[in-house]
Amino acid sequence: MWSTNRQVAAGDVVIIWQTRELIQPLLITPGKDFNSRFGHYKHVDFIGIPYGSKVGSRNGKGFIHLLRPTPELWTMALPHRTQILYLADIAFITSWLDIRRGSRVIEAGTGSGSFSHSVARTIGSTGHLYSYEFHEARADKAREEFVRHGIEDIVTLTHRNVCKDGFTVENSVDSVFLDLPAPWDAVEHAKKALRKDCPTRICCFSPCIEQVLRTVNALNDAGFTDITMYETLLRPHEVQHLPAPLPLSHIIDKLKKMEQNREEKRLRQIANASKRKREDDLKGLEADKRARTEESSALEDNNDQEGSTFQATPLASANVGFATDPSQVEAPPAKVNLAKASPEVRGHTSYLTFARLVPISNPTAENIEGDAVATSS
Ligand SMILES: C[S@@+](CC[C@H](N)C(=O)[O-])C[C@H]1O[C@@H](n2cnc3c(N)ncnc32)[C@H](O)[C@@H]1O
Repeated sequence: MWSTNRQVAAGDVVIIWQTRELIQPLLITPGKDFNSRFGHYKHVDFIGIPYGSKVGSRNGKGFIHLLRPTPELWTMALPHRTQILYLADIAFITSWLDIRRGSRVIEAGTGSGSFSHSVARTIGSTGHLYSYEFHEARADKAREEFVRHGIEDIVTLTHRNVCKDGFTVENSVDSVFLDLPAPWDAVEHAKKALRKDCPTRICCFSPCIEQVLRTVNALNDAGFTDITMYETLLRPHEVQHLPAPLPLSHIIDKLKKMEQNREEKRLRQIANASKRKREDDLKGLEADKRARTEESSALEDNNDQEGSTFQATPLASANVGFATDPSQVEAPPAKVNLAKASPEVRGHTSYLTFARLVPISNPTAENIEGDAVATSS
């Protein structure tokens, strides 16, 4: 499937990544040019360059990346001829249908081949994908791409109307995927194509709930069980590089420090007030003393005055209980990566209706008439 070379070669299909929104495939053809708003390039310039490289334009207007195709990149880059399946749905369907290496799978219709490429990679050369498309030009284009991408031995593409004419295989596939406007018309045909020696699975992809209901009825009528519907929605997470939130020890330490500063300030104010008061008192006493000395006789003893001198209490050095030891506090990381979920949920493409077909062991006359409940294997 696709090139496995390490370097780009003539004839390779390369994915040209310009921006997240501008990704396109390019068939490397010497003699041709590639022009975009990110500059001017010649295909020959790409030959021999390792896949994954960033390449500058000839006219210095920008750069592009040359990527080796994968089914995921192909889904992002392919030319749309129809609506296509995207990665979230493809992954979910592949998982629920239990598609794996060696699986034999039916898909209808082929459309733009988005699902086909993923399935081809999953099942590998030991599996097989039977793909059906009733629009002839689309079928031809998809077939051409399957050959160019080297999956023509894994995928058989048939041009036909599966609702009318059914599938080309019987009792042989492990799973069926229907992406059609009227899947209910293909349910009986799908049942014929599924193998009967083990439980098998089906998925129908429909954009509206009325179509889901018709499909569910058809699946019930055909004897499918475990009918379940899912919708795949995307909730993007944006990763931001933000300052790390402080650990709790830092917050506690900061609060203690603030409390300590407040207390020290309060004590300083008290001490200053006391000092001012003491100075004022002393000044008053001095004045008193001088006055009395002047007024009274020289015999008067002033011992009493000295004994009543105000004794200020030194308060400034009072100890408050919040000691801070910086060595005990772990240093916070400067920045962390945080994922922020977008409140908007995007991605409704369709509803996925799944069901199982469980083989009937010991068929009875009742079973053959289609009324019996299938037994689990
Ligand atoms: C939405 S597209 C499929 C897209 C495809 N799953 C992908 O991922 O690219 C549906 C395709 O089914 C085809 N189609 C519709 N009715 C069909 C039928 N009865 N038999 C075969 N193909 C049919 C249409 O022509 C169209 O190309």
